[in-house]
Amino acid sequence: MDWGKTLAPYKQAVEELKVKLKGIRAEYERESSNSPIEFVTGRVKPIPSIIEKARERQIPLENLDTLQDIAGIRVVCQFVDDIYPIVEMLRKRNDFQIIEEKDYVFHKKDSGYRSYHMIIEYPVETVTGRIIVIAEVQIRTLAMNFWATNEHSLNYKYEGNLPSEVKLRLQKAAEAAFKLDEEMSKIRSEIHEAQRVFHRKS
Ligand SMILES: Nc1nc2c(ncn2[C@@H]2O[C@H](COP(=O)(O)OP(=O)(O)OP(=O)(O)O)[C@@H](O)[C@H]2O)c(=O)[nH]1
Ligand SMILES: Nc1ncnc2c1ncn2[C@@H]1O[C@H](COP(=O)(O)OP(=O)(O)OP(=O)(O)O)[C@@H](O)[C@H]1O
Repeated sequence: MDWGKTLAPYKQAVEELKVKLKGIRAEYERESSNSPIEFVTGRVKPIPSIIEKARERQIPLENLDTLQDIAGIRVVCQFVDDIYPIVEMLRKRNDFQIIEEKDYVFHKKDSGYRSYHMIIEYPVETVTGRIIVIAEVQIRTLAMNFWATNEHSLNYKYEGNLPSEVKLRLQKAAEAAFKLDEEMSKIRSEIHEAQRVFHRKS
């Protein structure tokens, strides 16, 4: 298997999407208005993780294009109220096609996980023509990201079999992250005002 060749279009898609979404943040900054986007990250799924997922789902390595998260983009925002405007903005774009949306913000997962997911078909131009790459866009708040990052590390450590005590603590932490998001939403306009003043001064 030539991983370099197989993953090249995914890498291209991740790089292009990162530039485009970071550009939106820069646009807000230039206008000195509050950006709904705090930061953007992206990654091509690590090869061992691709192999493991394909094995679990009994997907032959020739059919990797059925995995939806090989190309992954993450848009992190300050407030829950920023998530849906970002979703709306992405729906209006015509440089990709949205094929699925999953609202784990409104319907959190049993683990406590919250995020808004979009699965998109993104066209990548190559020397031999256009390739449609499937990519996953996760949109979440800083608090949701903090929780998910830590939960992901623990899942990795315990190989997916979290001890019940750890699971319980994570559920409590998810509840606390939810409350933090709620509290921050209540003082959102004050925080925005403070950030605008800070932006003007700097
Ligand atoms: N940390 C964390 N991340 C999650 C959790 N659930 C989903 N995710 C993230 O969201 C991605 C897609 O999850 P789902 O929307 O559930 O997709 P799926 O194909 O049904 O399930 P996966 O096998 O997890 O990809 C995962 O690959 C993770 O990056 C969770 O409970 N904890
Ligand atoms: N859409 C995404 N955008 C940016 N980073 C991501 C995205 N999805 C996962 N990551 C990050 O990529 C790294 C590798 O994650 P990996 O794909 O192995 O795990 P996972 O997303 O939980 O997948 P799986 O569904 O296979 O368990 C982790 O740090 C994870 O947080």
